[in-house]
Amino acid sequence: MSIVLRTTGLSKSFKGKEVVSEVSMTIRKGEIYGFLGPNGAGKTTVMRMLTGLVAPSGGTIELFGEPVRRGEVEPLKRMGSMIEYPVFYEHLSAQQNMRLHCDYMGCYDPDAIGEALRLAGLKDTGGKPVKAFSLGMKQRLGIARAICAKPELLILDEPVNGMDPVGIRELRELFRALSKDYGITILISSHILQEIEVLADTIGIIHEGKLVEEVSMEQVRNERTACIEAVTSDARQAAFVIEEQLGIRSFKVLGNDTVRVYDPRIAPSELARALVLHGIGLTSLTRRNVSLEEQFLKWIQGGKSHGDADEARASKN
Ligand SMILES: Nc1ncnc2c1ncn2[C@@H]1O[C@H](COP(=O)(O)OP(=O)(O)OP(=O)(O)O)[C@@H](O)[C@H]1O
Repeated sequence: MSIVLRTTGLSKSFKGKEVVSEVSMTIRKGEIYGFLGPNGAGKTTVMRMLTGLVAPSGGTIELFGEPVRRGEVEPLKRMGSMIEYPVFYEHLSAQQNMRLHCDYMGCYDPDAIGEALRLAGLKDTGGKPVKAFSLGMKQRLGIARAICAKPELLILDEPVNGMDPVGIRELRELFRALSKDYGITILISSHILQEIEVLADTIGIIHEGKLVEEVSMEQVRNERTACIEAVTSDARQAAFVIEEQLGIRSFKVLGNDTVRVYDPRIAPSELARALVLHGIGLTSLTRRNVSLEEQFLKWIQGGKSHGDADEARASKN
């Protein structure tokens, strides 16, 4: 799959304070990339750099396979974006606002405005001025504006912020349709995990300006179904048995008594037998799914992904 956007070491400082640090992210053609992070993590700043609204302090951006030079507008014409709250001419209608935008973008397709408004669920607003629109309608108009020139890459910063659940569901369907039916690659940010979880093909997690994880949702789903959690009398001894006797490297120690094993080849009975044979007390053994929420918290608290036995080894030493 070809790469639509790649950043390498992208950084931004404001008045000497670095708010985005060395972000290297890769977005593939046709995917929905969920950019997830708590408030203030740096999502908007990254998106502003990607859309040429602010200049990076360091690093590089590659769009559609070409490095982006400062002030270059060509790649921007292949992108649509809605960064923060969209701003409109409030006394003009949706149609009039869209016309102005299309003129500015050099988009002269006579059907483009009607189609974008229809897709965004705004085809019946007639001459109503934007100042009479609800917040949700303004968000939709921002999206209609972003898609009307048929972008190859759509960048949306918290597009469902402040919307009601029905509106959120409708927009989610719209994003899916834009991705699947129109082949548009989408970068979408949110601080709400559940929003991204149901939509994204890949997630990038940003925390305190750093990209702490970039992983496909498929990988996340596969990994979180294959966990056996053992509550034992001594987690460090259990980790030793798991690694040395069973030869498993994919496990994690949690606290003094709990070990999670992610290797799908091991049966719970086999694990139980090995632990008991080596004199380790076993309080419980359960198959469980690690929720993405748990995983997310670990990522932003600096935890490594669970396919790694380093932590277990560290706690043995
Ligand atoms: N123009 C600016 N001048 C100074 N600091 C800024 C500027 N823009 C952003 N920041 C700071 O950069 C940090 C990251 O902000 P940013 O808006 O990128 O985060 P975010 O992840 O989009 O958060 P939110 O979801 O709250 O919008 C914050 O600490 C913010 O205060």
